[in-house]
Amino acid sequence: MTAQVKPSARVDVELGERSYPILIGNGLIAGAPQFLAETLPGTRFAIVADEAVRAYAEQLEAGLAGAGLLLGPTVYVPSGEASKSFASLERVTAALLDLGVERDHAVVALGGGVIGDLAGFAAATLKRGVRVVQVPTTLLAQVDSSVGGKTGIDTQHGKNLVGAFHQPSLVLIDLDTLKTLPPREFRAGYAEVAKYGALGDSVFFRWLEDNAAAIFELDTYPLTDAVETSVRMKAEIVSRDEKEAGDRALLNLGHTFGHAVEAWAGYSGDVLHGEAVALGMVLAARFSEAEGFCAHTVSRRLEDHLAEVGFATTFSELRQRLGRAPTLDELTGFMEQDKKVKDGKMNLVLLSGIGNAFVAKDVARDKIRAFLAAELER
Ligand SMILES: NC(=O)c1ccc[n+]([C@@H]2O[C@H](COP(=O)([O-])OP(=O)(O)OC[C@H]3O[C@@H](n4cnc5c(N)ncnc54)[C@H](O)[C@@H]3O)[C@@H](O)[C@H]2O)c1
Ligand SMILES: O=C(O)C(=O)C[C@@H](O)[C@H](O)[C@H](O)COP(=O)(O)O
Ligand SMILES: [Zn+2]
Repeated sequence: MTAQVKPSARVDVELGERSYPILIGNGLIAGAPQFLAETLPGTRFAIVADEAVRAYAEQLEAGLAGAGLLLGPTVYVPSGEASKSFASLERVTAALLDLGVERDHAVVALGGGVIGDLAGFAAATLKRGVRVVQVPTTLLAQVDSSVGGKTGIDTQHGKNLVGAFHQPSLVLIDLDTLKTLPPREFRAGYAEVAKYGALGDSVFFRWLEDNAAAIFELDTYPLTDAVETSVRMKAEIVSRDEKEAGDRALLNLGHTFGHAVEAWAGYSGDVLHGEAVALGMVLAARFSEAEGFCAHTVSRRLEDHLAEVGFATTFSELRQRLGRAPTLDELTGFMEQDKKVKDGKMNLVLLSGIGNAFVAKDVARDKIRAFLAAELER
């Protein structure tokens, strides 16, 4: 018998026959058997989980087993970005095949963005596609990676270079899981929350400036609100532009610079995705200012807010924290692999104001190099 649990909010991603609900609330893992059975009736589930969330995995496993919905023991994946690799994909795929996954079964991805991206990609390719349910347990995964269907792994050439669009059938956001998340990881997730304000909602950004301290304290009201507002914005953008033909690229604010920093750092945990995105957003804002697209007050405000919550916002701070920093050629080399490069032209998400991002097409490489050279000296 599973507990009756009610979500406090529901957001829908509208994609025709691939539409799905995102349920947000406290204690939702306890209600997972009910939500899964309602969303995918008659299906059985295989769990892929981060080793660090074993307690939640055991709870989920027991609930699904009790309801007769479990395929077999949880497939555990080592924590950290290094697991978004071909080797992990092979291991997870083999383990799912060992469990006897069939086309009509579904994979449950339980963990942060690493597990969501990896297990989501395994599901996308296994038997040419089985369904996936995302149960995100980091702030980053709750506000961003569990929604929208981008799945994939990293390669030596750069971030997320092998993957597929594979929308989940359900996203189950249990805010209680954030209680065990290390503070550094919580902050990394906050970068993507701030991103939504910066790219498309100045009122939300202002609210974040006023409420960040309470959000970091896991105060129920502002935390729930921050997650719900973020998810609503992402769901709305994805519903409009599932495969990034247009507006979805705005969700990449800070990522062209950020992914380059992350790839340079080598997926070792020295620079977390959110930390790289925070620095990347400041660089995008400062480049926007240098190019005359926005006033100094815009980049200053973004930098001040991200610095206030503890992010490194300059390469010199990165150098101080890590004892090393990328070279200009390393950064620009990784930037060439960005998926927004089209016909060899570099496209960047820039800001004309807080809450106003746009895609700048065919940005001259010499301008980017000159800007980054100065930033590396700053
Ligand atoms: N698909 C997308 O749209 C999308 C969007 C944003 C980011 N991403 C990807 O997401 C990844 C980053 O995700 P992340 O920040 O969640 O990192 P992550 O998955 O590595 O999780 C962060 C850390 O927290 C631990 N952890 C997870 N949940 C926990 C919990 N509840 N309690 C205690 N520890 C917990 C993990 O073991 C890990 O050490 C990157 O690979 C990034 O590229 C994808
Ligand atoms: O969902 C999206 O679209 C995003 O760009 C969200 C990003 O936060 C996320 O990091 C995404 O994985 C980046 O995708 P990529 O296509 O630049 O690899
Ligand atoms: Zn991101």
